[in-house]
Amino acid sequence: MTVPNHFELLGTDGAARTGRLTTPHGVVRTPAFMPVGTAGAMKGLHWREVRDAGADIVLGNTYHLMLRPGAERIAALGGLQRFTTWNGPMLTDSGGFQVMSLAQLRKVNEQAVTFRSHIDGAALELSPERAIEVQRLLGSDIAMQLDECVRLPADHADIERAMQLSLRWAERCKRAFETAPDGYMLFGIVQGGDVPELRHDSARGLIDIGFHGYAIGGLAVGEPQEVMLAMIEEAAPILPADRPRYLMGVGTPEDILEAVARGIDMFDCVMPTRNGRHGLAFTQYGPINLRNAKHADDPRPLDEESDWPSTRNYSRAYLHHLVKSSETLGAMLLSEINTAYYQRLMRDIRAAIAAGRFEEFRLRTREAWERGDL
Ligand SMILES: CNc1nc2c(CC[C@H]3O[C@@H](OC)[C@H](OC)[C@@H]3O)c3nc(N)[nH]c(=O)c3cc2[nH]1
Repeated sequence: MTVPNHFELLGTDGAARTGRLTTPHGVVRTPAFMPVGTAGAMKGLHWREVRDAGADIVLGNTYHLMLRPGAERIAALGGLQRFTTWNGPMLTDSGGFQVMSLAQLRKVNEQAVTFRSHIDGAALELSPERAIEVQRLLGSDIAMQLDECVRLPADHADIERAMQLSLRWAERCKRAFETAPDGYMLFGIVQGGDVPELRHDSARGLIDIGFHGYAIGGLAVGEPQEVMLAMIEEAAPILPADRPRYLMGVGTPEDILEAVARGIDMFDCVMPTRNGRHGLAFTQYGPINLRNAKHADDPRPLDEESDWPSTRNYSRAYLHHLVKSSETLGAMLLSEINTAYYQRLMRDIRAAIAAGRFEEFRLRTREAWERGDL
């Protein structure tokens, strides 16, 4: 039985693609950047600002939400959309990554990951079946398989072991997902570290199992950008051209441009909000660090050509003052400004691909960053 396909390719320009992914809570325009709301909130932003910035879909995370407030509680309160009031599409990560990075005393075996909560030390088990059950309770439109992501550099044997385990877990997740209502999706996650043959084996193994879409995981975990791009080039061409490809945890605006050029459709990263809270603004001139004293007397806005009001209406001097004074408004404004920058970048990428001028757009954008802030 072939897996239903909710992705529609609208145009291609080289390996770059633009399309639409239809979910039970709405349509996602691709290439898409998914703001990360790990524990059910976008840090420092109202949902209306996320929507106004142009985001179609946001991310939640099984690990955080199953620990607090609990998946059964969210289900009893009507699911993640009703609980948070974000009424659009949501993708939830399976929690595998967080268990490895956040949990204390964790152990991976064939059956599951067992760990102690970083919140209250409770002993918990996250199996492929429980990861799917939690995401179904949350009501997410796109669920991710449970996988084991290996940080790089790692030895070949460990990368192969984790990739094979992730494939067996992919099979179990697919079976556990069988009863999901129509329209809800499950993505497999390609692992294989920085080893091309393991990337091929993982991609082919997932395709044999069959998913609504395919993520490329195990990257943006400490490897150089050229290794990340090389692994995308190994995996993306094997993945079905008519289904969405999601590069997990990526990335800077430059990473996104390079990955779109290699056939990636979906991205998520904490960078816009996390860096915003630390005083970094993303602009068409590249990143601007507002902690820098050189901004103290600068009356200019971040970018007077921007169509986003906050990027036009606040002086660099004021933003510098807010950041230096640790005023909450500073973190809020920069999180909002950066979220809007990323969404406008995706909007411009989609338009450039549709017009067949993505390569020119990519080069012109990079030149503007290299020229830097005038
Ligand atoms: C940053 N680099 C990176 N992130 C990654 C994430 C999401 C982290 C998850 O953590 C939260 O952000 C901190 C988000 O959760 C809402 C995100 O989905 C990954 N998730 C899975 N399941 N498998 C991977 O191979 C993987 C690799 C990553 N590389």
